[in-house]
Amino acid sequence: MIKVGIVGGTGYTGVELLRLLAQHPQVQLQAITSRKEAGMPVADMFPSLRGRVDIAFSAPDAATLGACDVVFFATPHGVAMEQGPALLEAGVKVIDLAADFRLRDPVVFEKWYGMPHSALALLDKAVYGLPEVNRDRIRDARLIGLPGCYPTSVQLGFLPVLRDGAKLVDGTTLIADCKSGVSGAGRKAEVHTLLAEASDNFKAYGVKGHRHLPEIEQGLRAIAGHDAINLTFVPHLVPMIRGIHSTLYARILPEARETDFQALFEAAYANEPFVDVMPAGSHPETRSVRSANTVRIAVHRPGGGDQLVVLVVEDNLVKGASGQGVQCMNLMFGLPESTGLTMLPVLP
Ligand SMILES: NC(=O)C1=CN([C@@H]2O[C@H](COP(=O)(O)OP(=O)(O)OC[C@H]3O[C@@H](n4cnc5c(N)ncnc54)[C@H](OP(=O)(O)O)[C@@H]3O)[C@@H](O)[C@H]2O)C=CC1
Ligand SMILES: CC(=O)N[C@@H](CCC(=O)OP(=O)(O)O)C(=O)O
Repeated sequence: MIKVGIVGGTGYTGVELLRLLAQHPQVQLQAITSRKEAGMPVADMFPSLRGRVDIAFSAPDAATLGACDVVFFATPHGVAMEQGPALLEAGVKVIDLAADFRLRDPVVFEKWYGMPHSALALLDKAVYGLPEVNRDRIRDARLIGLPGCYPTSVQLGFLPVLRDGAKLVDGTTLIADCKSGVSGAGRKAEVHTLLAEASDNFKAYGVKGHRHLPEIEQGLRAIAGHDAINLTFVPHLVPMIRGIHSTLYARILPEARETDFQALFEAAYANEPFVDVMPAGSHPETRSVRSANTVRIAVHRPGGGDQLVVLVVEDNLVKGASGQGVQCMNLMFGLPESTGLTMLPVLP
């Protein structure tokens, strides 16, 4: 059994990790931390876990966490880079759900996250936890920086048309028009996620600049193998709880007009357990992936013209965070990639 610790068990990604790991056949939950709730049985806070998780929250303690095989950080940005290095030295593998190990350049990290990076020596060793791009490196990794929720959907949607320098679309005029449910903002109390603010309402935010923009551009440049990538990224908050819908736009290059994009996407993801390319003309719904680790993609070319439109749906808490973390853990421990992740979406 893999001994697992979770730092930050009371947030939405923390409890989603608990839901997934409590059902994982190869996992033993060893430590679940909360400084505020230390001593409280986990199932008292989350009755959904009664009878399945029988330990209490504990304060983050180096000795307890150091006895785990892997520790997930479901904490705000900046925590894993402080507490992760000692665990790595103790031989523990670390998977960070926050942004500490996503960006390669510490100057870019400081600009967008407002704090200097305190574990510079680890930046080269960290692997970006997107299995569809980095599967082999994840298998050998000891430190994973998991992608953000929007970046997972946008990178998987553009991957087939950009991979390995493909000359299919203009990479300098890409657009990602993305909508997220409010659980993406986390469990902490904030005015903009109050029921009376977020329900029956719809708005864009972060148009001037969102911290996921540099992460997505870094990822798309790595996928393309060149730097001629520019993205306009506009996130929106929609009145639902879980789910991201990303509508992606790319201009098809004149020399690629004859390309069968449906066939291209189907081939790119034919062997991917968690990416479903839907039949031509589909309109994927967020509820078709709710609580599952699946991303569904539909490829459109309105009027048969030069505009490619790719629709991507994802559950921000599963493939956008905790499920992707478990997928990486499976790879890191030599398990079949889908172990503990075969659940179907929940309807309605
Ligand atoms: N929500 C989403 O859809 C996604 C979130 N993420 C990222 O996942 C991370 C977790 O987000 P979310 O689940 O929303 O929860 P929160 O950001 O609300 O995290 C709260 C958890 O972290 C613990 N914590 C806070 N500060 C510290 C600290 N200094 N040391 C130890 N523990 C600490 C808290 O417990 P306590 O204070 O009691 O110790 C609590 O359990 C964030 O970085 C977020 O950006 C990534 C992808 C998607
Ligand atoms: C709806 C909403 O507020 N979403 C969050 C993104 C959630 C996410 O992926 O978080 P991290 O990159 O912080 O890990 C936001 O836009 O800030």
